[in-house]
Amino acid sequence: MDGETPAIECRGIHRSFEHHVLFTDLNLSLPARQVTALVGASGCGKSSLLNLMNGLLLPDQGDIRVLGEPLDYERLPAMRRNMGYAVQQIGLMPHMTVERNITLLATLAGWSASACQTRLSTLLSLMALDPALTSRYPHQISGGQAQRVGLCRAMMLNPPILLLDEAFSAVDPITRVDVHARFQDLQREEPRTVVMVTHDMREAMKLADYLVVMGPGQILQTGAPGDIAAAPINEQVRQLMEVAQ
Ligand SMILES: Nc1ncnc2c1ncn2[C@@H]1O[C@H](COP(=O)(O)OP(=O)(O)OP(=O)(O)O)[C@@H](O)[C@H]1O
Repeated sequence: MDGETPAIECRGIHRSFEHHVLFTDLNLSLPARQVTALVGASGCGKSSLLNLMNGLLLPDQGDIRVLGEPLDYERLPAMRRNMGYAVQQIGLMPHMTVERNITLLATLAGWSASACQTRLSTLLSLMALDPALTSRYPHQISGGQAQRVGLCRAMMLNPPILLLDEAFSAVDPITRVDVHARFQDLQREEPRTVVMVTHDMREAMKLADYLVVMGPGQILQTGAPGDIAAAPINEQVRQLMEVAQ
């Protein structure tokens, strides 16, 4: 990483659950305006780490800094305006139309109707979603469409940071190729800090500028995907990288 302030920093993080210790002195710095992928075997702590970054999970010890500032747990809603979050489980409001789900935060933030509409159509096009879907309710669209609606919602306010937890997983393979390409175009046009958790090593290798390879409760290796593939530090990392070939 270059000398600029990391977008997200975790320092000396300890976190236990009732019956086990997950993180002991975890340290990590993520580059600004780049795509970071958190990868590793199931249960190693990828989602927990993402949830520590967005304040959904509190550390027992240690600090988390976002854009150079310590996470302020008293002001999480305000902080989340800087941090879009999209998860596999989607969590759309069932009694609101697709349009309302996507534009709600912008309306609450005082955006004009025309500004909402302009951003909405940009995002629908980005996510290859038919504008006719906007008047439907979440139960009237497919799982893959709902996941892309969740991504539109996370990006509505144009946040400098986007956290994605398996956010493309329900999108069918052909649409996924299209959505990945549009996502890469957007990243070139409006570079933002993206942290994505994915099980799909090919997706990670394709989209990520920076890879964080995790083992159970620990960071095994970080760096550019090509560098890690060329020089994995141990057998566990080598095997994981092999899956992406
Ligand atoms: N709220 C919780 N209470 C107790 N244990 C938890 C809780 N959340 C996570 N864990 C445990 O912490 C470990 C890490 O879970 P986490 O979901 O972060 O892993 P993951 O790498 O994202 O897994 P997956 O790839 O399967 O989604 C697991 O052993 C999980 O059971």
